[in-house]
Amino acid sequence: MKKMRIRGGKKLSGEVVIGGAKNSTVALIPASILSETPVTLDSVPRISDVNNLMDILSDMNVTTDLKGSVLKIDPTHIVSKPLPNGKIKSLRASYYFMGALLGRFGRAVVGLPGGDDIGPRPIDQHIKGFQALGARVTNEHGAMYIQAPDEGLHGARIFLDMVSVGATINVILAAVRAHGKTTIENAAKEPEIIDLATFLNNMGANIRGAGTDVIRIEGAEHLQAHNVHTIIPDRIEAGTYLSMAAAVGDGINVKNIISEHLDAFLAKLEEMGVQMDVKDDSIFVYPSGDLKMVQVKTAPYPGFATDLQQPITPLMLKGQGEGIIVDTIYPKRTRHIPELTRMGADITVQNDVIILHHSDQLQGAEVTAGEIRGGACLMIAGLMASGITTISQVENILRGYDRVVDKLHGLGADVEIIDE
Ligand SMILES: CC(=O)N[C@H]1[C@@H](OP(=O)(O)OP(=O)(O)OC[C@H]2O[C@@H](n3ccc(=O)[nH]c3=O)[C@H](O)[C@@H]2O)O[C@H](CO)[C@@H](O)[C@@H]1O
Ligand SMILES: C=C(OP(=O)(O)O)C(=O)O
Repeated sequence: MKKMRIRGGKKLSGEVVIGGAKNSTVALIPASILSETPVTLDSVPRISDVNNLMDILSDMNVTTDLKGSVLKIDPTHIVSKPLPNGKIKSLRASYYFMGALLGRFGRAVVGLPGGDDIGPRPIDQHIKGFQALGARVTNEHGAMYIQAPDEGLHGARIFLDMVSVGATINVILAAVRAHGKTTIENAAKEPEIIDLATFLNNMGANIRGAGTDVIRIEGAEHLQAHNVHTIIPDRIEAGTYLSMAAAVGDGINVKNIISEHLDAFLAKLEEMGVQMDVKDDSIFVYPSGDLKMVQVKTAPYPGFATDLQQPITPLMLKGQGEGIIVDTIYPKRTRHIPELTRMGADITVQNDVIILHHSDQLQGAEVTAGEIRGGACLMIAGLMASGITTISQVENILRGYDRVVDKLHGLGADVEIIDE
């Protein structure tokens, strides 16, 4: 286990370049096994989720080669194998192998996924989708056994009971090779879903409506990648650095951003009084003056992302007055709050509502990153605080933040990773 040690209280400046989106990448890598030809992804973030997915691919005789930010995946000699345990448990998105293996081989055995401890994360909608396509699904000893009928999957109309990124993507992965037409209603609209659809369509799939709440898929016989796919910028990583820039920045330029993907988040920063220059693909954040407290309520895209409620929390502590945060997606996603209290923040959770008051004189402390975005929150708080902050379980940050220590050094932060 490793820790991150931060000597806080320094002003940061300079520029930071955002990497490819984790939540696209972790779908695109499993999706690549649907291709009959080698796949090349560019702008791949250097995160441990990617390494774990590469290990899973290697178990299926799929070779990978990651150099810089280019990942080559060769699935031409793939073998269908059960994946009940092992690295599957190390990340959430391993559940995309359910849809991808089902699409490719008509069967999948995949262990129930791991990932962040942010409250209950059922996969009933994924299962409902597979069943609608004709698959038989059973849960045996913590692994999902999914089997298409002898004649293969067939298209279906699927209405998701709630907006789910994972279920939308998993159904797409299975339906692109099904016979006939599938319609997903109440689909998630996240940019990462459009990115996946673009990747698959370039391989010969026929997916229409990605980015709206009705997605129509016409099954295709063959999928073959011929182009390099460049992954979209990570809007959550971008939001994290924007929040950091507003909290401890002395002028920071955040580059490789699609600002439209951050509309709800940027509106909140503006409401707080953060001064920014929003350009085509970068945002410059000026040093903050007096900030106002705000209220945040998370919602599916294009609403305020649940993955950004923790990164904005330390910045909100700089606002005057009382603020609240309500996470409607994961109401129990509050493990970072006791850690912030340890650092001197005036913040509590009452009935799943986070209530915070102006308290920006934080002190360094020993804290734990219970999950990725909670970790990002503590990282920003540590940079704001006086003295030393040590964040344990930093693996939770490293699994999803591209080259984070290098990027922080580039901004002048005093931070290092140490062995526990
Ligand atoms: C790898 C990835 O892309 N992870 C993201 C993805 O997670 P993930 O895809 O797991 O999240 P979902 O969009 O599926 O979850 C949304 C809500 O629906 C519920 N639900 C979901 C599926 C299901 O079958 N049944 C059910 O009840 C969940 O408990 C949650 O309350 O979207 C989340 C919500 O934006 C983000 O926080 C995660 O960063
Ligand atoms: C919850 C997250 O990730 P995952 O779904 O991979 O656990 C996240 O990225 O904030």
